[in-house]
Amino acid sequence: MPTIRVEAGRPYSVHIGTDVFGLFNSEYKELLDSADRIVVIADEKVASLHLGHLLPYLKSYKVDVFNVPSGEQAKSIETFMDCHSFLLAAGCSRKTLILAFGGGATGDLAGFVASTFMRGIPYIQVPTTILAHDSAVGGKTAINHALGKNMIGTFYQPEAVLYDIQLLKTLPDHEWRSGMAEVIKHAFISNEQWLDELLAVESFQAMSDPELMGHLEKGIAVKAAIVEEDEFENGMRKFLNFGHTLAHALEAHLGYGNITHGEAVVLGMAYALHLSSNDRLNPFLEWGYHHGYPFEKVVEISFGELLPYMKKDKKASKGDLNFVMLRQIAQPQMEKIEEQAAANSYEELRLKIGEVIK
Ligand SMILES: O=C(O)C(=O)C[C@@H](O)[C@H](O)[C@H](O)COP(=O)(O)O
Repeated sequence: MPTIRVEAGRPYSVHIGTDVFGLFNSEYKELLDSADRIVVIADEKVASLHLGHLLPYLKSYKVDVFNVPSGEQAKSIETFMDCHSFLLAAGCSRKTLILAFGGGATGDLAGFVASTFMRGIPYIQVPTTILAHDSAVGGKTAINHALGKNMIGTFYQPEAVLYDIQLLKTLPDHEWRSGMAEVIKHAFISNEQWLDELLAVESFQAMSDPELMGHLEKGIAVKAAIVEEDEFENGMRKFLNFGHTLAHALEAHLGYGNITHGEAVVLGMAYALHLSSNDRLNPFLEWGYHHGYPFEKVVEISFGELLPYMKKDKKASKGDLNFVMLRQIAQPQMEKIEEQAAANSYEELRLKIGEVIK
């Protein structure tokens, strides 16, 4: 079974495969045995589809399941408080272990709950989406604020990541699009040959298991290497934010959950490529149209509507606009862009997209 070690703070492993839950009863038995109870914080939709697959592996333990709203709706202060209320009412302690069972949003929320309950209890990420190959690794936890995405959160590494790719089979189209966005982001910032392979993928769902697993493994390896170098995002970890400045602004402006994170990231990467005068923009737009990414949002939404959010981005300082630029594939760099230049580039991209949509 492919396993990637992440040496960030306390080292942990990311296991990818089709029979990973068996590890609860072998490699992670000691951890589970040491817990007074296990609380599964689960995306309600994922719970109805896949809890039956997970729970048999936990049958010798005291397990509670707490369902949270599906997707980005889970990353609210209300749901965060509901989780804490549940843990307190159930009599959880510092010896309780949390399992985050769902996509990126569930993992971000459950990780944040784990990092704050009684000042921190252990948790395991059990991602169920392609997008979560990214979010489950690296220890970023968060909930959203109306004024900005992931504005309230911590860095708090999981004990392990158990990624069962069998669970990906039931994902709807928009989840494939969302997840493959973060996969191609990892390729953009690290490896031109891999990027070409991804740009040639005709259908995400038609990928074979080994092909999909290969891409996920590569993405996780890129992420793990960066997180190991810069766990707390003082430098190169910012490169993982390629495309995210615009993406987070779109998500906040449209209302969380009204565009998937990865779909917004594709629009954001197109913008960053345009800002960087990168000649991969055209093939990337073609790839994006082919797979159905919602580029029309860029035409519908003005730069002025997104600007206040971009100025509050976590990479910004003193109200400057800072973007991860990609003048050369695999050579990301942070740059401050003047507001007028950013606005002009956005308008040019809108025109370019508008012509193709016509
Ligand atoms: O792990 C990171 O670092 C990333 O930036 C990964 C991003 O793809 C991910 O969407 C992350 O949640 C964004 O975090 P944020 O700190 O920019 O809110």
